[in-house]
Amino acid sequence: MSALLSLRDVWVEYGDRIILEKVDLDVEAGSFVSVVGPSGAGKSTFLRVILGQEAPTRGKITLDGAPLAPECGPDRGVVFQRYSVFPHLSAVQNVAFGLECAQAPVLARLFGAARKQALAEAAAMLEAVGLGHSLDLYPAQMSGGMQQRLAIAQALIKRPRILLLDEPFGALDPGIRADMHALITQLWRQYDLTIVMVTHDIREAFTLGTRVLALDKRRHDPHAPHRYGATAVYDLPLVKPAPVDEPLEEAAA
Ligand SMILES: Nc1ncnc2c1ncn2[C@@H]1O[C@H](COP(=O)(O)OP(=O)(O)OP(=O)(O)O)[C@@H](O)[C@H]1O
Repeated sequence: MSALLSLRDVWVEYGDRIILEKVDLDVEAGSFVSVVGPSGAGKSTFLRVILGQEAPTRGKITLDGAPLAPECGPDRGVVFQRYSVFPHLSAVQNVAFGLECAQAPVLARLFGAARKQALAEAAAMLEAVGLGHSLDLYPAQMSGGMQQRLAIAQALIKRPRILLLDEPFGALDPGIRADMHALITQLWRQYDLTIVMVTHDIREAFTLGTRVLALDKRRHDPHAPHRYGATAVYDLPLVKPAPVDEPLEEAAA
């Protein structure tokens, strides 16, 4: 099977500081890759280059065999730990906005039947993430868990080829985290997603991932720590049990 996402000899340098060095990676469609590593190793940098927010200093990245477009398009969705959603838009407007941007790139606004259709699609996606009863709430009226559900709906509405998650559950309480783990696992299966998730939580990495990738430096120069960057030091495939279909619960306020 050919890879959906490929990185070949990817380096990221800031001035004379090497952050990532010689990253070679193939991500198969449908996989769930958890990325772990010490603080400052370059995990978020790694996500930013896949997202296209930043170009690698050297190396090649392809998505579906084609060079990665320099800016983030609808083929890549992203959810950050916080502040992924627009505070001045309601839940349904937040999610519909993604469709409006894609379909009306100049005005970022649809009208008439097209807008009605976008709002209906957004409402269905909010239903899928357990926010079917919260369409008109604003982010400030939602709990942290609900806001992350909203951010996931916003990322998924454009049907991305790959979903990038940067510590998406890091700010949530343990109980809510468990609910979010169930949700993301269900969405991953339901929408045949390919996911790359950065996490500090090693248990989360193993619970959710089909593969755990550890980014760290292979070499250290104590006199010049900036001389070497991080690369994939471990790459562990995991065997997952067969899915059990469970009904999704509505998010608690
Ligand atoms: N735009 C930039 N210019 C210069 N240095 C940067 C830039 N962005 C990141 N860095 C540096 O690159 C290194 C890696 O940062 P990054 O945020 O990718 O690490 P991380 O593994 O995600 O860290 P954490 O786990 O603490 O979130 C850090 O030392 C950071 O200071």
